[in-house]
Amino acid sequence: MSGPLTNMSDGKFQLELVNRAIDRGAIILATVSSGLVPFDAQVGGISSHKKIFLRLEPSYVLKPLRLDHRKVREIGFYDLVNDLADRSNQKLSNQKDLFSSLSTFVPKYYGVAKVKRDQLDTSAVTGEEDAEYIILEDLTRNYSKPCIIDVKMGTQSFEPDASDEKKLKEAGKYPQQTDFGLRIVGMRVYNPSNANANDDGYVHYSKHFGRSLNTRCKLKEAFRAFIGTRGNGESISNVLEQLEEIKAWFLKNNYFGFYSSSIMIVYEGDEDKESSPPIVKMIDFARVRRQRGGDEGYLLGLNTLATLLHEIVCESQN
Ligand SMILES: Nc1ncnc2c1ncn2[C@@H]1O[C@H](COP(=O)(O)OP(=O)(O)OP(=O)(O)O)[C@@H](O)[C@H]1O
Ligand SMILES: O=P(O)(O)O[C@@H]1[C@H](O)[C@H](O)[C@@H](OP(=O)(O)O)[C@H](OP(=O)(O)O)[C@H]1O
Repeated sequence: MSGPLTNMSDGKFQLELVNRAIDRGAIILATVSSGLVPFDAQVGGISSHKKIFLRLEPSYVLKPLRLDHRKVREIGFYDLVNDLADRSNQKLSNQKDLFSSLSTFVPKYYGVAKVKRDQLDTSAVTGEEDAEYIILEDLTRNYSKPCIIDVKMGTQSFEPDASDEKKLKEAGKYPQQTDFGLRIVGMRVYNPSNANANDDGYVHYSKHFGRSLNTRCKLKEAFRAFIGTRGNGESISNVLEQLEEIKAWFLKNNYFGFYSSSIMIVYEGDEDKESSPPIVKMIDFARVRRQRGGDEGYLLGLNTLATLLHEIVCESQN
């Protein structure tokens, strides 16, 4: 009753799963004429040893797949949500509806792209080798100046069967995660008049900033900074409603744990624009697993997030 969603001992199945995803992705790639460029709105998952995300016009992002179990697991997750999975998942057949009902909370999924080095319109992508990317809906596409936060959810960002080394490394990043059920791994806010803004007008906050928020008060200030001047009561209420819907899903969920997975929030930072409403989505599913009892840690993080945002909006109205 515990372990990855995808059958990790069946190599043939894994190959089929990846090949099907590549066939699906090829359909998308055949419809686009523009090239691949670095995705400039990535706030989390940034490390010197990781490949960067790419943008594919008009509306896609390409997320680099890891060359280990995480590749098959993330593709397998999207297959389940989109009801594309087949014989691998007899174990999960009773939870099919639970998975399908996640589809409104996660980015649309379009398969996998095999990208050759010479297809890239850029020299900014490291490594000489070809690579595989998962093709997702670009959640920032409807915004002129997308303000974005990536909040890693749960009381721990390692799976229960992780090595001692991995457990120590992850637990040491942000000890407060056990209390808050979340950690901020990156954010950016559009505010060209801020002294800390880059040339692009955004103030960027790194994972190191997120790890420095060692009190509830500092964490709340960080969310206040994310909301900035643009986030009014109405847009925060909208975010809270979306968080409530995700919470309702997690209250029904008795079967799955979401480790090292995030909530991503996007809102319009351009004051001159008629703004699209904010969106709240779940992202990053390479460590979703079967787990009796569901995910209390994720629920704690949802409560912390909702409570802090609620407090911020109440305080701004006083
Ligand atoms: N569908 C999407 N649309 C737009 N931006 C996205 C999308 N998915 C992810 N991102 C951006 O990419 C960042 C990293 O995403 P994600 O967590 O899935 O990558 P990762 O490589 O698995 O990261 P990590 O190393 O933290 O596990 C997010 O913080 C967000 O800025
Ligand atoms: O969950 P996974 O797939 O094991 O991946 C890790 C996880 O995404 C962490 O968020 C990330 O740390 P940061 O958020 O701190 O960057 C870490 O990077 P690291 O190996 O560079 O520490 C990754 O290895």
